[in-house]
Amino acid sequence: QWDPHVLENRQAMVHLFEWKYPDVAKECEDFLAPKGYGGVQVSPSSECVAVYQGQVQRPWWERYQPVSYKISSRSGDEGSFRDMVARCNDVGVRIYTDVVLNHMTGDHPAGTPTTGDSYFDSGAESYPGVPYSAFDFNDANCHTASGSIEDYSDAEQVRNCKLSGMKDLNQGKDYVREMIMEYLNRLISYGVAGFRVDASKHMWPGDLEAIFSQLDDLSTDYFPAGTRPFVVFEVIEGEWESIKAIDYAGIGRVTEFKYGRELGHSFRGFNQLKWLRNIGEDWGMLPRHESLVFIDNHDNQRTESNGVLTFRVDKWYKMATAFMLGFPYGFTRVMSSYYWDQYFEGGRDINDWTGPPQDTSFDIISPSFNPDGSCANGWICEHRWREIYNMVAFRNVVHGTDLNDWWDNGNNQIAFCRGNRGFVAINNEGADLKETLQTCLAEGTYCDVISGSKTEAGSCTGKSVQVDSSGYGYIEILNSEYDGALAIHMDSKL
Ligand SMILES: O=C(NCCCOc1c(-c2ccc(O)c(O)c2)oc2cc(O)cc(O)c2c1=O)[C@@H]1CCCN1C(=O)/C=C/c1ccc(O)c(O)c1
Ligand SMILES: [Ca+2]
Repeated sequence: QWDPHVLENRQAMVHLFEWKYPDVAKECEDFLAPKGYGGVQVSPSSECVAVYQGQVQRPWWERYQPVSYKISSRSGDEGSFRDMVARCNDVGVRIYTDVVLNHMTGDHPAGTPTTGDSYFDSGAESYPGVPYSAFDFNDANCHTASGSIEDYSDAEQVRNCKLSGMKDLNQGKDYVREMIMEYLNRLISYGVAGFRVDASKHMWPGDLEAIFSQLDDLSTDYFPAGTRPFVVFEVIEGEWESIKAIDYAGIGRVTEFKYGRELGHSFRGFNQLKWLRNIGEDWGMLPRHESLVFIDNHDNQRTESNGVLTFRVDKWYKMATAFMLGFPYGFTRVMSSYYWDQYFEGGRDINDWTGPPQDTSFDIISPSFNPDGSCANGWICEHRWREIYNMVAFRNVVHGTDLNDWWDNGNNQIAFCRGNRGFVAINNEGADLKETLQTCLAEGTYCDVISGSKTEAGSCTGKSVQVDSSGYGYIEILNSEYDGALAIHMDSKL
């Protein structure tokens, strides 16, 4: 369950946060397959509350308050979900769906609308759309005064009490396990390759193990018989919290939040880039074959936007992404966001709830595409930035090699090879990088895939690097340049 089941030459996934299923299907065919992306994480497919609370109209986090396991959300219904999975699989792009298993909704007034018109009564913990009743929740197992989590250092209450007031399911109960497995097996029957399990920290590893080990094998329409679902457990590790990501690594991959946080820390200048040489297990992170890494995610790009890097600091963001996609640690996930206006009050962005671009009837607006391939209509589409998709191709080309020939200037200029197949240099010095370095590549002329691309006609739209017979090349990244990285590889050779 650690294997993402991507095709051999596709080594990165993209989180198309809040995209509609028909748009995902089209993106698989038009862009993701041609550019070598291996899979897509889609937002929770299950029916959820439709939140209208004063200023807060249809916040992104409503999709993390399920009311049933019907596939009925603003991204689309069951039919469009199945069509998306088929079309993406047909072009070799896997679908991993986000699933919310820890809880149902928070407290909402009777009659609160839902995305599939199912009725629910949060006060009575009644969700007839599943059905779940009060017996299926953890109230008896939670011993805090409020019934919600109050102390995150207490592993017991982090699992058994309500997260932010949301009704906490008891995954230790057979009936609850049956309902969850029915939902996940239904998704498997449609051809998904696996799941991103939301709020895993709030569920017992033993319960998750019981559920995920009993799921069906993946559909033989797209996978060999006996293929186990890929699973990523979201575990947000806190400094002072007792629950650790490693607690879940024996069941599947786990999100390694330290990675993106450390890269943000380094590229913002609080730690010299030279130390990144051994980032990963040596820094106390998960074993590389059990970890999922990313620069930012849908939550921390809002709540930690002064720590992790986001699309708002695009030069650093692209440099850090080039590092992540070039460096041999973890399975890599590229975030693809939409824009929202931040408005800070008391050190907090009070607009951090803002949902996806929507029309006057609260339907999600599809992304539109500019002639240069970038997105419009309020979508950022980091996955369509040349520096990022070209590094996805880089990761595919160097797959199977390790890190070698690390160089640094003792500070914030670094470079490294991947076997004899790829070379990356990054300059975060605040001064020019002008060095003749070992690129580990065969003699020849290579297109830099950061400042440009290699054209079909066999020319470089950006910089090119001349590699001599001993593998050395003159590497230049001026401080004033638009991009702070340079990368060449076997497939960018003229
Ligand atoms: O202030 C908030 N929440 C209180 C702070 C607790 O944050 C939440 C965490 C959370 C945060 C930090 C932790 O260390 C942790 O163990 C859990 O996980 C969630 C997971 C969900 O499926 C749904 C949620 O509403 C939450 C949530 O509220 C705002 C308003 C409601 C949603 N929300 C949010 O901030 C929503 C956050 C959210 C939603 C979905 C996610 O997948 C996620 O990672 C975070
Ligand atoms: Ca729980």
